[in-house]
Amino acid sequence: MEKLITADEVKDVLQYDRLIDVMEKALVLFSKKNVVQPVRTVLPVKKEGGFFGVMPSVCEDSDILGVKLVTFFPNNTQRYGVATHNAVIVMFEIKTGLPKAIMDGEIITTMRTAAVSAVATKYLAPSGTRKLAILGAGVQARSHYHALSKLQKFEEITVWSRTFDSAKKCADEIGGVACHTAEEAVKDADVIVTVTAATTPILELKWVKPTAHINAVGACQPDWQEISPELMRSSVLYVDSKEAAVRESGDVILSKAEIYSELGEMISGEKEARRESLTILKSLGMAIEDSMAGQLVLDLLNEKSHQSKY
Ligand SMILES: NC(=O)c1ccc[n+]([C@@H]2O[C@H](COP(=O)([O-])OP(=O)(O)OC[C@H]3O[C@@H](n4cnc5c(N)ncnc54)[C@H](O)[C@@H]3O)[C@@H](O)[C@H]2O)c1
Ligand SMILES: O=C(O)[C@@H]1CCCCN1
Repeated sequence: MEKLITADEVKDVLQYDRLIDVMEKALVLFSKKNVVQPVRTVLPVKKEGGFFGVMPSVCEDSDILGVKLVTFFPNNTQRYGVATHNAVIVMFEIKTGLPKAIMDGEIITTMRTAAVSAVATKYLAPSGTRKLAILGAGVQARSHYHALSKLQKFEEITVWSRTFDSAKKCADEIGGVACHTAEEAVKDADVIVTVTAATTPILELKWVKPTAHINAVGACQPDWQEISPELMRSSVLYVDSKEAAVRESGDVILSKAEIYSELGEMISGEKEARRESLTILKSLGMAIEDSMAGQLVLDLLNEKSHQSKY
């Protein structure tokens, strides 16, 4: 094994511009069936109310063989003052199967999730987009602000969370305004991001603009919801993986909403980008996103070591 890569090293080289392009490529490769990737295995860790996920993927066309091991312990921040999502990614040589790197996966999880939402937003946000609303004020709230700001400068940004104090802290950091209710935050928003650990709906159809684009990023269990069933059924629904959405997403399963398209099918033009309709990306996170982001980190570290030689 050649490399052990820390969170600081990942943070140092990974930037959104390159990552957004790589995520777009990963989504297309997945939907064109060039990726071998089972729906992730999720083991409950009952005492702490947590989960342990195993996410392997292979893409021979892109020389990718990797796996992410990820834990999601929703009470971590409140109980222990540490992040709720933690991960490592292991990358192997496609030619020999030899391990080539083990790297921190927390930063990659944080950034690749927001980068995928940025890809969806690039295609699905209504023309003349000016307002971004973020529901939730944790790690993903911040990463989504940074990734989406690569697409455009929003004239108005609002943040709502369970407590006003946490919304205010996040809003102050990103130059937004904290709101006391989710309804107030999403009023007239063109792009909405839901990044909470909620298990029941926090966003209602009657609050949202008829052309809004929503990146629905939380609620990764079959009995968890973040979006009201009416809103799910009234929107044009995009997902990262159809196979995973009908197995893992409570928002999809409980509402019985019809899936219109995978993001990869839309990017490659097989399905329309319905920019002027009410659209939702139900994002669950895919193993190939992690493996391709992991390979990008290796490429960037390689580029950096060459730069420092000359
Ligand atoms: N789709 C993906 O690829 C992907 C990847 C990573 C994380 N996620 C999901 O995104 C969500 C946010 O992740 P994070 O890393 O920012 O977590 P975090 O723990 O940093 O933040 C969670 C936020 O949700 C708020 N919250 C918790 N319970 C709530 C409730 N009942 N109602 C409203 N708000 C509530 C918390 O106050 C906090 O602001 C989680 O559901 C996580 O599993 C999805
Ligand atoms: O794709 C991911 O990495 C995360 C793991 C935790 C649950 C939500 N999705």
